Amino acid sequence: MPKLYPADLFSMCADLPAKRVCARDLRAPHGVSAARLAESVVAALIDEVTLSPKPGLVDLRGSGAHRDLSWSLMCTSATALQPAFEAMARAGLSILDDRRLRETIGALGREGEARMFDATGGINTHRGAIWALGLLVTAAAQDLDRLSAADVASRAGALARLPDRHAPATTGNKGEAARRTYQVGGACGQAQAAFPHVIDVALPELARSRCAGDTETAARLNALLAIMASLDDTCVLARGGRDALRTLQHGARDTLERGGAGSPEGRRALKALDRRLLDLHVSPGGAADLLAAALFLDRLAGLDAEHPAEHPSSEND
Ligand SMILES: CC(C)(COP(=O)(O)OP(=O)(O)OC[C@H]1O[C@@H](n2cnc3c(N)ncnc32)[C@H](O[C@H]2O[C@H](COP(=O)(O)OP(=O)(O)OP(=O)(O)O)[C@@H](O)[C@H]2O)[C@@H]1O)[C@@H](O)C(=O)NCCC(=O)NCCS
Ligand SMILES: Nc1ncnc2[nH]cnc12
Repeated sequence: MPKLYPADLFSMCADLPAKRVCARDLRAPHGVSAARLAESVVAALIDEVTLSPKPGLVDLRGSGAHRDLSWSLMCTSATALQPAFEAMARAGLSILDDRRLRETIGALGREGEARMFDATGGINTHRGAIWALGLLVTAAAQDLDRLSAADVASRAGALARLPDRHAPATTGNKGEAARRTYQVGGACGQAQAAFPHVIDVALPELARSRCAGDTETAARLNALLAIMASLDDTCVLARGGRDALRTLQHGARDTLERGGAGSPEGRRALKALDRRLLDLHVSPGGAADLLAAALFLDRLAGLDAEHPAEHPSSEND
């Protein structure tokens, strides 16, 4: 594929069926545009990296188990990805044929990765996030009348299961090698199963923790710990193998059992887990991406409530 530049991300969608674009634009009462969806994705990515203290991960305190990442680099990367997410949302609003949509967002996702590397000087900040949130923002745009987390994740899962004729047969990435070595589903499996760690794990824990009166920070940390407690995170497997993954999962479960981030004992366990991950030099980047996905879907529920559909059945496209 020829090299593309940001403006091309938009023009790739220029040949989309005009009727569909108009029909979606008529839904202005929603106030939910492609730009608004992409802004919500970027906000979720910034919320994720800013959340502190996260075990092993980049946060406001520092670089976690990374030498080349920082909070400001992650924010630069998230902001640079806004046009890519907006182009994916435009594609979701406009392309009726699901196979064509899958291939279009595949190209936009690969182009988004290239933009990420341009913005970060070649450092991998958000590859997994482009994948997960790219699918979710597209799926959200596909049906603005059904923006519940479960509906959006289900549409994203269906897209992830479709073939993309232009995807390289092999990525050569560490996650791919870890999937083969350890026989786990990784980022692809998570998406194809419609994001179970977001829908059945993170969002219920976020709601439970908020209801229990935890602060928003503690509720988000607990949602992250809940993901870590059972995810086969290929970032952890690639750097530290099965033993490191067991340490992470056990430590996250133990922290939640001790009351989670909202309790003094839980906070002590969280600190101990952070120290263990730093000693092992492992970083649960996959869990961080899925927390960002949960925070995006949580924001979407807010957008939906702010702008309820006024003419839900008047569309006939
Ligand atoms: C399908 C793709 C995701 C490609 O996947 P692939 O198999 O090639 O593997 P990776 O790219 O290595 O892994 C995918 C990233 O997904 C995150 N992740 C890991 N485990 C899971 C999981 N169980 N569930 C969900 N997500 C998971 C993770 O991303 C985060 O970590 C990255 C930092 O990783 P790290 O290893 O620390 O850093 P590196 O620099 O790579 O190594 P070090 O030297 O420092 O150790 C960071 O990016 C986080 O986001 C995994 O890295 C997908 O990319 C693809 O096919 N794309 C094509 C385009 C497309 O079709 N798009 C569709 C619409 S967007
Ligand atoms: N906060 C974070 N730290 C390290 N890797 C990440 N990948 C996505 N978010 C991350």
